[in-house]
Amino acid sequence: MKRLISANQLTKNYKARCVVDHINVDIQEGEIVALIGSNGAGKTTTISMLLGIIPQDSGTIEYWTSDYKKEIGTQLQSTPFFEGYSVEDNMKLFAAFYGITLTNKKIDDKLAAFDLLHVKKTPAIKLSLGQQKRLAIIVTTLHNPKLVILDEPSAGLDPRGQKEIQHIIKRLKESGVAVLFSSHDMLEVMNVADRILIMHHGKIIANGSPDDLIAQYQTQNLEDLFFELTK
Ligand SMILES: Nc1ncnc2c1ncn2[C@@H]1O[C@H](COP(=O)(O)OP(=O)(O)OP(=O)(O)O)[C@@H](O)[C@H]1O
Repeated sequence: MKRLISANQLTKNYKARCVVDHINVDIQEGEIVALIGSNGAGKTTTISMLLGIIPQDSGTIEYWTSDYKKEIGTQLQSTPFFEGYSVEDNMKLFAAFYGITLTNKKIDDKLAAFDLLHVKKTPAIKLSLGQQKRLAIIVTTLHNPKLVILDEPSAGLDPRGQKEIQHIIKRLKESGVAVLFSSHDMLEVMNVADRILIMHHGKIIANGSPDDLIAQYQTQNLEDLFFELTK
């Protein structure tokens, strides 16, 4: 398997406070990696550094491609849809950023696959939260990225909405896309992740498949493991 990202000893300080502390992160082609940790653990800061949105203070990040910003799909905690524009027009505008022209068929196919065809003409900002999250994943995958990074993609969703996001993440993997996502939902992580990274006070304190880590630490489930390691 090809390595897409390899971050080595990545560190970020805010004033005198170290919020990401010499972490190593690697993501392989086609795998689903969950980044979990309590509020303030450093997940979003880590994601922002991997995306080149904020610079690290020390450490290195290697990417599989020199043009990684164009080849990674991103959904941060909220996606700024264009106000007053329909779902369809938002898709066209986001596609234009990537230099892609969408055919009507491609738009309809994408929307149908994400159960959004019936809201094609609705202003994007009027969609329900679950619909907006699905649309956000559509717009971030229009350019067929090899890696998608999602910051808490199911936050605030009801159980059905959460299931839909899990299903979408699995579908991305089936189509060969690697996914790095952050989450607070252990069931969701258990359902979809091949590997988890547990962050605590800026450090990665566990890295492995959920089943292997549960066996290694002899806990009942992922939630118990998380509480055990982050107490
Ligand atoms: N721009 C900033 N200036 C100062 N401190 C910051 C800044 N951004 C983040 N922090 C601090 O860095 C720490 C890590 O924040 P981060 O958002 O990465 O955590 P997180 O794990 O994503 O949390 P959550 O689960 O709540 O989203 C927090 O203590 C936060 O207050």
